Amino acid sequence: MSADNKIWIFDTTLRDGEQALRASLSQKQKIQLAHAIARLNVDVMEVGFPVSSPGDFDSVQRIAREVKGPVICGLARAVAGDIEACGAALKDAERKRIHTFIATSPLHLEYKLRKTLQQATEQAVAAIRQASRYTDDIEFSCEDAGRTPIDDLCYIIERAIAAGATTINIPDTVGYTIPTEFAAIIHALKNKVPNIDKARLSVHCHNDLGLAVANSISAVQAGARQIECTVNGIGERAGNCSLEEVAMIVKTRQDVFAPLYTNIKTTEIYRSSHLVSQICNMPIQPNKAVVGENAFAHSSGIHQDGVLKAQNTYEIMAPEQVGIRQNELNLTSRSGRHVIQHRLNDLGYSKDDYNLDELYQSFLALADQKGRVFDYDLEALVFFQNLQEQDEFYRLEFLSSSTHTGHVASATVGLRCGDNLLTEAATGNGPVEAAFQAIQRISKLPIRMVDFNLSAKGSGEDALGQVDIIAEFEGRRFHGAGLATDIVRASVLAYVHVLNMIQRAQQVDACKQARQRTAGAETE
Ligand SMILES: CC(=O)SCCNC(=O)CCNC(=O)[C@H](O)C(C)(C)COP(=O)(O)OP(=O)(O)OC[C@H]1O[C@@H](n2cnc3c(N)ncnc32)[C@H](O)[C@@H]1OP(=O)(O)O
Ligand SMILES: CC(C)C(=O)C(=O)O
Repeated sequence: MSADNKIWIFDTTLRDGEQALRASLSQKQKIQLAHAIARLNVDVMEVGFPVSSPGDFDSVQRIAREVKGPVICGLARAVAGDIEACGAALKDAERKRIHTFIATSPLHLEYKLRKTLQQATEQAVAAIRQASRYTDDIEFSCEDAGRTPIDDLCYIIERAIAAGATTINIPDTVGYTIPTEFAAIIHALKNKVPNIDKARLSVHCHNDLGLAVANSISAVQAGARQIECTVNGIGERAGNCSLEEVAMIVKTRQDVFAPLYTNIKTTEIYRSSHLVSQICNMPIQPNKAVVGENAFAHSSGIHQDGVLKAQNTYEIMAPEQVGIRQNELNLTSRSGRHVIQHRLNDLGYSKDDYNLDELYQSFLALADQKGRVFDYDLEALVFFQNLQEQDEFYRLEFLSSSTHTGHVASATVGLRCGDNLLTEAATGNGPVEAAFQAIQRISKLPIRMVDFNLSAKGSGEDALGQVDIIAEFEGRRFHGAGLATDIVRASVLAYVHVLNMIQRAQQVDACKQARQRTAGAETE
């Protein structure tokens, strides 16, 4: 593949991405993320702004020493001290880049820098010359290029290249431009700057109007050959261009982009995305392209039927390409008969085990009631047909909990189990833990809590708390949900829901065993 056709991927998760966080990342977290980003096979990693704090200097220095593969880059203002710090922090990198920048838009020049374009240009040229003492890989950015007149951009870029810049980056710093405008800037620079071919043209787009990816892609079509981006698109304000989206656009639409390509190892996308989300404490929106929880989940019957017949009817990329094991076919009241039959087939049931039309009616009733229907619900429907949520074995009769600052919390729970009322009390670090301990004593089941998620439904003081828990019992996972104004009660309801699901699964198991015994007796 020709070098001219390669789109360089410049990851700035650890620099611009980190600017999104309320608290900056610890050195250990930065190093962990740096290794994950290197596994994506990015070409360049911008890993910090060394002059900004001793901690950031140390992180850049450690990453420069430890992380092999990509070019390691540090950011510096066009200021001598910044360049010196950057050069020192990157000293031990196998391959290093100094990225220096200065704002060029009239607004930034007048109010922020209080300089003329000529003065800013002289400062940039001096910074680039200074950087060349440390490396010959120097990137120069015209901050707020998206709002800079094209002739001003040409003026400073020509001089930056003459001073030794090998990459020229065009940032749409405030996410202001639209794709046609941004592509026109790249075209104009290629036509008007006489020495432009001596440098690689790069773009750095922000997402204030949701156009960061679209602008970056348009720029590539107009001749840019480096995209600056971050994992999950995190970054200052509304974030940056998302790495996983551009990588998958270029890969999926080779009919448009070939011979252009990126070197991203796309099968690492899901893992790195989830690591970034976890470490940065920034949940991924479920409908986020490529990596969101719903990106490969189909919930409606027509789509599910299509995907079962030919996956590409509703999937333009395969989940395995981005490191997701398989797609998901969620069972909801929008599902149809095909997916239910398919699911039951996977669970080991043959068509003779149930009447599809009857089962489908009871499935719809249940799905309307509870939203998502899980495998154990479906199996229970096969055996008990008219399964009602209110057929609860366990029912919460009463709950009282108390907590005092500095003391352990306590809770008393009463559960109605058939005709019996069972009561237990327990203590815990908080009222939820205390209540869960009490329920555990009642059920006597070795249940392991895998996930606990609390969200608010509605707003203001009367918002409802919804608790969703995933619990494991005898190697199977069960989902329980509880909704109440009081979050301790919502948690307890979710736990009781899990107990009822386990109870139902045990009934299904008993039915299955009885069926197997009968089948065995018939063949003897
Ligand atoms: C668009 C971007 O994302 S750029 C990167 C943004 N990231 C950051 O700002 C994080 C790291 N920043 C920092 O740690 C600090 O801001 C520092 C260490 C760089 C500077 O801190 P301070 O010296 O206290 O200055 P402060 O941040 O308040 O103001 C910025 C100064 O840099 C100047 N400046 C801003 N950009 C540049 C530039 N590219 N080149 C030269 N000077 C610049 C400003 O005009 C201002 O100078 P002034 O003090 O003469 O008015
Ligand atoms: C330093 C530059 C590239 C930047 O982050 C921006 O302009 O958004």
